[in-house]
Amino acid sequence: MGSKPLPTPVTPEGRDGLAALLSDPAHSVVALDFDGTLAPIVPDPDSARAHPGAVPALARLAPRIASVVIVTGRPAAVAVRYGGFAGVPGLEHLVVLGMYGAERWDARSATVQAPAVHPGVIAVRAELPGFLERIGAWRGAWVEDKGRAIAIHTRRAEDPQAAYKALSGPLTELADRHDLIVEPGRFVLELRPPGMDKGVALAEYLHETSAGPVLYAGDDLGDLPAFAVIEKRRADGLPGLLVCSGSTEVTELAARADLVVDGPEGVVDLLNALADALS
Ligand SMILES: O=P(O)(O)OC[C@H]1O[C@H](O[C@H]2O[C@H](CO)[C@@H](O)[C@H](O)[C@H]2O)[C@H](O)[C@@H](O)[C@@H]1O
Repeated sequence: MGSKPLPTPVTPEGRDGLAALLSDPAHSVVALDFDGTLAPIVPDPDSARAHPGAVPALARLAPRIASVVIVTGRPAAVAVRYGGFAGVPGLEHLVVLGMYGAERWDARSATVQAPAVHPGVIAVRAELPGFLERIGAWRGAWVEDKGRAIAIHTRRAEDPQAAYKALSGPLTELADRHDLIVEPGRFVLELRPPGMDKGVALAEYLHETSAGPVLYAGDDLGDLPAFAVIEKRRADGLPGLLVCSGSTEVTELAARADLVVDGPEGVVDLLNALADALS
């Protein structure tokens, strides 16, 4: 297919993880984040779409392994729509764990399972406009109402970093008052219910599918709990490979990854190289 060669992980654990995935694809799971990993980061969250090579690469790889799962902070239905994941030959068994695992979309049923909206989210929705007005730190910030959570973005603020810092304390106070937590991300602070994160979601999925080797790829702070799950599995003798979709905005993942690739383009290259190696 003319893909780029399979890169070599820089750590021994990563090399073992990759070797295990290649030698036991029937039990291997590939888990990926959406924004920043499969979809390039763009200023307007509503304009984010999967990299044009992402779905074809996933559709090549998925039939060669046990399963592919997307683990995202997006509402599951939004990730499916922006990703173009529905009705794709090869992705008939795809699962999308949305809202940090609170929602689940299954390609087989094409339906979303989700819990009731947390009352704190309803209260924050009502209070937020006046709250932002009062603290005066909102200019240029943009509110994304995600249904089961509310995200405040600063990427398009005049000074994104300063706006992020100015909003962090007050939004944490607001979240505390309504029994919510603040999920920090790339120029975004999200107020959402506690009790679920990408680590819990991934661990439950891997248990449910009796997964063997696992590759996890992510780019943002919300992916760190999923990284921790792979690290814990490795400590227990289960192979895994940690991939960072590299950016200059977040450095924490690169420091813990076995392999850093060049953003979504690099992730697509990696998926194609894996599909080639398993052909
Ligand atoms: O878990 P993910 O799939 O990585 O989703 C995390 C958040 O991604 C989105 O925000 C990020 O991407 C936007 C579009 O590229 C960008 O403008 C923003 O600065 C990023 O933080 C999304 O809007 C959030 O709802 C997700 O939780």
